[in-house]
Amino acid sequence: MLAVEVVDLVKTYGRARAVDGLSFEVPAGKVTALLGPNGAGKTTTVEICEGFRRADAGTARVLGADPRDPRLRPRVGVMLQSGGMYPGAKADEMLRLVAAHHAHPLDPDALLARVGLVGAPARTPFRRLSGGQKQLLSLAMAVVGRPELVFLDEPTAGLDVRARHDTWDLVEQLRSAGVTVVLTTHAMDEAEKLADQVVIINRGRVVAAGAPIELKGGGADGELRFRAPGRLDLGQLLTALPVGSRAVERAGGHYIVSGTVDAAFVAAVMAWCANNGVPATDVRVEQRSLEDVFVDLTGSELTP
Ligand SMILES: Nc1ncnc2c1ncn2[C@@H]1O[C@H](COP(=O)(O)OP(=O)(O)OP(=O)(O)O)[C@@H](O)[C@H]1O
Repeated sequence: MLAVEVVDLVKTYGRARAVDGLSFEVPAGKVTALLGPNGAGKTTTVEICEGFRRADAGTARVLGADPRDPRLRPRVGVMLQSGGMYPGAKADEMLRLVAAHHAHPLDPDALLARVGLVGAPARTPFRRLSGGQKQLLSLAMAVVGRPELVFLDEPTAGLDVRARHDTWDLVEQLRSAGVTVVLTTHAMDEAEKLADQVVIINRGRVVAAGAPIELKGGGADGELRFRAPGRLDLGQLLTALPVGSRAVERAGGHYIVSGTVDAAFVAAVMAWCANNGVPATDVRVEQRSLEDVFVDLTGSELTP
């Protein structure tokens, strides 16, 4: 079951192609992260899926319907990067107002407490809330109607550590309740922690998609590095390691052995060195991160 299906989407602003033939699928009941640097086209894509913008070409289907179909409104929750608020309304009034438009809303007070907007912030006019508090209120407004699908545009940008973790907890709870979540982020740890599926976007195109573990190369997600004098027989080393392992020598006697780097892998490399009289030094293990994947795919850093 697909909650969102985007095929060959194109959106041009003047001469710039913000979205340039972008396709991806969002499975129902899962958390999908659209990950990419500033200006990659994430917000534009999400706003087309939310029905706020029209694509120049390609299609987006949301819960089987056109994103502009008004019947989707009660079924889809939207957290915008900004806007959509009455500046003078208090946080709790805003949330109650949105809740009143839904048949079976969550309890607004309990939800405010869950996102940490209790006491004075709940009674503060929207325009006087801090940036982080505004975001937490937007998040609450996106989920108060018990939607089937939620779009969260950079839900944790600018939040402090506590609010960030509260937001992550809320996303986990949504997933447990069977809600489909699509979020945009340029935070690697966020995508890695929350997402069942990550869609990496760069310059308006999908450059890779899959579960974080798949993107990082399945099980082969680590490197063991060490230094040793002389030229080692790496072919012989590989015979001591699981099939699929790789080993390279870099200048200055640096060796990189990659594969499923678990305790047995490290033990096998060290045992081979000991048995062959190789005095390995500077031994360290590094896990391949989503950032490594991104740099490999695009040749540029994800963090601006
Ligand atoms: N209304 C607009 N008019 C002109 N250009 C726009 C408009 N909206 C977005 N763009 C441009 O389209 C490109 C993609 O923007 P978009 O906001 O979709 O990226 P993003 O991946 O969400 O970035 P960020 O992480 O910074 O929010 C950017 O170069 C942006 O400047």
